[in-house]
Amino acid sequence: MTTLRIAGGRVLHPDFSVREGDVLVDDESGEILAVGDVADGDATLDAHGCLVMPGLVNAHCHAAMTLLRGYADDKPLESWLREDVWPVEAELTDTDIRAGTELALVELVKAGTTAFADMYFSMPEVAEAVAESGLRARLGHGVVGVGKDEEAARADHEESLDFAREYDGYADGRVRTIYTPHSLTTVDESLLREYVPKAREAGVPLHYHANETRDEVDPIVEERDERPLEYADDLGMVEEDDFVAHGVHSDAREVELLAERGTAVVHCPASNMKLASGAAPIPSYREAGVTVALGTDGAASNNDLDLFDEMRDAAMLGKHAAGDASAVPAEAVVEMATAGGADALGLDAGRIEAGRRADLAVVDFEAAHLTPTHDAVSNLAYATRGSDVRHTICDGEVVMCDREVLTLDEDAVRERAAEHAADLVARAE
Ligand SMILES: CSC[C@H]1O[C@@H](n2cnc3c(O)ncnc32)[C@H](O)[C@@H]1O
Ligand SMILES: [Zn+2]
Repeated sequence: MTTLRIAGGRVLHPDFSVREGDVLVDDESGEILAVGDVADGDATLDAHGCLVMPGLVNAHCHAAMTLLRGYADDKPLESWLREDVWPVEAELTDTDIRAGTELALVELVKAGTTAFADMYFSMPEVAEAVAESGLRARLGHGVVGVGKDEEAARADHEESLDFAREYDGYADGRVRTIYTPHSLTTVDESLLREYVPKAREAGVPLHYHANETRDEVDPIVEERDERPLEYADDLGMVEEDDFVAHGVHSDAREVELLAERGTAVVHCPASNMKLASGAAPIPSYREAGVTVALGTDGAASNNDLDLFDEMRDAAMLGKHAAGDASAVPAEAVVEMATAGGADALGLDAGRIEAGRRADLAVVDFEAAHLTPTHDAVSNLAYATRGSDVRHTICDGEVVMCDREVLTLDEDAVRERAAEHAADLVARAE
């Protein structure tokens, strides 16, 4: 066993108290060994002036959409997808997706994110990029039925399940998988009835977009006379370990259903504001006991992958929507970005305590915009930026040290992504 001591900082504990102390990590097993007054390590990572916090969890992303950052803005979801995003995505190649995913991974590491959930295409490429980066992920091949005949739609489901079965546990267990139908309106009911049980047999959780916009909810209610998540429940899609993205337009019955089933919701406040989708009822979810995580969604609807931004957005939007400054407080959004995300993705992480995975972010608090520190949790929720993260550690491995990404070549990744983005857009014209 070799150990790493993260020394000289203050530690954010699971009860949100902040105390001076070190964190001792086994960098072979990737486990936290001790917190507080710990033994010397074989190596030391300096954390003076810093706050050591759980690595952030981005629970809903389309990583390779970094290539489409700024490509199409200022439209609502439906026309944005149909007029801009899906036509250009039809031109994507495996190497484009690899380049865009690597760019996302650099961005995630640099902002202290240690785990993310991704729904996209060319997922073996995404899995390899994740393996290389040292991060942790829940990955799923996204299934969309729009514009496909039955044979092609069926092949899409098969690809999603094949990927999920083959890659679960990849990269020393850092990659886990999910079965990812895109949404309840873009995937055919009869194929969901056929393939959801197969995902259950394979023991793979489900992740899909749900109740994101009124335009998506209203036709389901009109056609079926039931709420979208009741329809999903009828299809067996609301189970423990599943997690849905957005949940903006859920009513009280749906909130209760998610709480009963133990299905988590991933709140994506920036995407919901940018596409003008609405404000998710976060206080209702939390009061009902639903696990709430945070996600950026893709970089094309955000337009970055900085979960510190997302925490701030979640708090601000929550207060604004409720007309109540005490709604969605600082502690709630820090919990969503750490323990909530880890729970949604089924990871033994998100809390700094012995025995948990050593997924950590070390945030430099010696900055003008973080001075003074009356309340470290307040600073994290309202004032910290991704660029304040000094070190990122995942599974006990230091993946960024003093802002240098150690697992990926940042400059090369940026150059390659910019080239792929330009070629992609030229092909789509
Ligand atoms: C089938 S892979 C994922 C698919 O989802 C698209 N997408 C990106 N952002 C959103 C969003 O906010 N709601 C619904 N779908 C979204 C992405 O472009 C891919 O086509
Ligand atoms: Zn999405």
